[in-house]
Amino acid sequence: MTEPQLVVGAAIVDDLTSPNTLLAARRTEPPRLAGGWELPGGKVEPGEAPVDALHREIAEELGVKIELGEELVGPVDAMWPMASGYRMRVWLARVTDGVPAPIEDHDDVRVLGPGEWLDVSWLPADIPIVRALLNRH
Ligand SMILES: Nc1nc2c([nH]c(=O)n2[C@H]2C[C@H](O)[C@@H](COP(=O)(O)OP(=O)(O)OP(=O)(O)O)O2)c(=O)[nH]1
Repeated sequence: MTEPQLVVGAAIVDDLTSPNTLLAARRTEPPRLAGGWELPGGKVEPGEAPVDALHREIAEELGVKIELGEELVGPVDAMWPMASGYRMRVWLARVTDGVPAPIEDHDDVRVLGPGEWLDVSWLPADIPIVRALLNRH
């Protein structure tokens, strides 16, 4: 049996220890996911370390550099289950250089303020992740 494909995502916040804001990005593809909001990120390539993949994806998708904080450990083998057999690992992250913009794979980004973190139409798999982020502190 093949291993589930690993996806990495960044929960981009304003402060790694006491976050007030969370960045959400709206997907453009594929059609079945377009319009859904997600944590930016993507698939880990063969031989690539997950955190390297996350830095690469965030640079490609949003044009920014990030530093990583804690990993948000998920409920299935420490990962977050998603549709199509994917599993996602998620890290808190903070922008260290640049201003996030929807360069690739997204057509909008929103910085959700306090009380707004559940206000966008997250992809179904992301809702428990956002709830876990809200319950961290
Ligand atoms: N990046 C990301 N993908 C998510 C999230 N939630 C969720 O269900 N997914 C799904 C959507 C996709 O089926 C899969 C990730 O694929 P992707 O399309 O982002 O990966 P990628 O950028 O490497 O894309 P590609 O090269 O294969 O086109 O995981 C999320 O929060 N972030």
